[in-house]
Amino acid sequence: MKLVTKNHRGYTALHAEKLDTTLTTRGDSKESFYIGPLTDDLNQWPLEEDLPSWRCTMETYHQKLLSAVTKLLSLIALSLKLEEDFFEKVGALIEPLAFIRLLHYPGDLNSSSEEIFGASAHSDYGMVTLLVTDGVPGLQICREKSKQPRVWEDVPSMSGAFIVNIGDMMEGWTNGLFRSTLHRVLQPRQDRYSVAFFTNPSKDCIVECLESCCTESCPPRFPPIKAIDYLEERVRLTYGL
Ligand SMILES: O=C(O)CCC(=O)C(=O)O
Ligand SMILES: [Fe+2]
Repeated sequence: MKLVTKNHRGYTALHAEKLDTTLTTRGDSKESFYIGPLTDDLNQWPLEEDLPSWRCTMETYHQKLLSAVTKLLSLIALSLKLEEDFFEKVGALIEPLAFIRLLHYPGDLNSSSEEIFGASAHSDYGMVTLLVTDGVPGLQICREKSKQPRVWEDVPSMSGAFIVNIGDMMEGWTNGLFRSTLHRVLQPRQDRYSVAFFTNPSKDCIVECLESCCTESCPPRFPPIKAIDYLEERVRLTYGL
């Protein structure tokens, strides 16, 4: 496969990653294609003659979703009694590490005795994720991620709407007030397609507990971290590197 992933862009094969790093089973049963920030030259594109207008469609989608997320982040800032351009001021949006991920979960895989997921349990790494699916069921969330046993609920698909997931770095900023959503995708019985748009802060942005989200009796639960360091560590674990 020529467009195999490089710099976290391009094709990732079936079973290449395992989002729940505690599982001992083989990797998640999905394949995907990543398209990252449009501001560098790292994306991998199929030839225009093979997929006419595809690059332009994806670039437009990337721009539109980034602008929607920017608005969403200003609403989140206002809800935290911060200035609406807070996330711009802390540098999160200078060159946000925003990725489109086109996902395919094959529906015709032989199910073996081991439990295989389309996407095993995880939370997304960044600020927020916008997700659209083709309506084939499979996505589940767990509301109380620290409680055992875990209780999983199906997420209904709503046509014309995005599913919005809070990511770990937003949880870090807000000291858990905005909790990152633990979610997973069951292996579907028919092909399932979805498109995720992950937004991570710019690489050098420091994510640290907001003053308004901690007190003496409720100290910061997560240490300050540079966005790129957190991201690279999570990617390393997911791909078993
Ligand atoms: O395909 C889905 O519905 C969810 C995908 C997902 O959670 C992910 O790729 O992080
Ligand atoms: Fe996810």
